[in-house]
Amino acid sequence: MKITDIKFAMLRVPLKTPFKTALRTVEKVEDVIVIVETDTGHVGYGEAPATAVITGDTHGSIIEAIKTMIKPKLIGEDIEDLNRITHLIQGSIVKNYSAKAAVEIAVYDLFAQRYNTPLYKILGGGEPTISTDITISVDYIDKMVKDSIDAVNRGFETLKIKVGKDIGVDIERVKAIYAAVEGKALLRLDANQGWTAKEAVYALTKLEDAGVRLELVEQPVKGYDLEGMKYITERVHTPVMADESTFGPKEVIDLIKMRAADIINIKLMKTGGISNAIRIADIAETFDVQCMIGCMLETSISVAAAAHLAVAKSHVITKVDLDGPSLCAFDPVVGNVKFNGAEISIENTPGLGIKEIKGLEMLG
Ligand SMILES: C[C@H](N)C(=O)N[C@H](CCC(=O)O)C(=O)O
Ligand SMILES: [Mg+2]
Repeated sequence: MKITDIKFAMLRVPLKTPFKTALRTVEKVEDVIVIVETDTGHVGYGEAPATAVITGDTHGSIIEAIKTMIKPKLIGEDIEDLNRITHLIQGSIVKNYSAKAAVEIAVYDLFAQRYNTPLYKILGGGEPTISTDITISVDYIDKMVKDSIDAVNRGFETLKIKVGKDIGVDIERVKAIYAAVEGKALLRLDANQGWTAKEAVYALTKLEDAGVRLELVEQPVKGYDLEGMKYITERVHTPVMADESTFGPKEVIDLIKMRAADIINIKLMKTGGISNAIRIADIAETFDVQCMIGCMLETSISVAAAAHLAVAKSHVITKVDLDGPSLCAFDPVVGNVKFNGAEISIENTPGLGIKEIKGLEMLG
């Protein structure tokens, strides 16, 4: 099964409600879809969002990196040579992680199709059902409380509360949500780099002293501020998770050695795809550190790949933030991963099992 072409399309899906974080407000998913064709007629699909504020990637940079740097290296390569291909992808250009991720996802899809088995089985197998949290966008306190209660009523047992704005209001946001859903849902916070280290310690201590129990706090300070992450990790009881502070395996090793966080958020769009995500999970397991699998604003192509990985690595990927498809107004993809509220389940068809993507706009 040899790679003959790589084509591009756009997939646009409105969100149910605007997605608001400390970094940005977004109203629709607009992702680049990568279609890898082979001489046997098998097709692999990948996806990349343009999360410029986190990864630096734009639609233009994703397409250009694949077209000019990755694709020329892959044409004619045999899908059976998976490790060689992922090495070629990773070595084709520095950074550009979302572009690399999209191509790797399509290649892994094809590799699993080649062996006629679902991707998670090729990655090591596991119980093909996992449970995701849902994001509560940062907003007025009453709106966040209402959104949290609605999410609990829809069956979500873990809420990822976006904070990272005004510290005083953030404390009130979390207290109000906790009071509304206590005993019904676990709360994790994501400040998306919005606090300073001192603010984070102040806010988390206030919340801890008020009896608010949090599962974790994600990326309280700027991604580059590892000293700040360490400062917080040493001073609060709430476990600290690194998101924007860690992209690839080397950063994860550095962060773990520094003891700058307790948990790592693995996202395919930060790692450059599945091969490095596996490395990070293995590194974390070696150091006895737990991981979350996360996503950007992505549909059920790349989030499906992340779900397959989460199933296969569930002994170390113990937390799941794969709510991209649940945030979308509809699911345009018919594949083997089903997103049903909090439950994500995988059917027994080859690869990512993608049969149809509604509304694909092919690019020339
Ligand atoms: C969608 C997911 N639950 C999430 O919150 N991801 C964000 C980044 C998403 C974005 O801005 O596109 C995160 O974990 O920081
Ligand atoms: Mg985050």
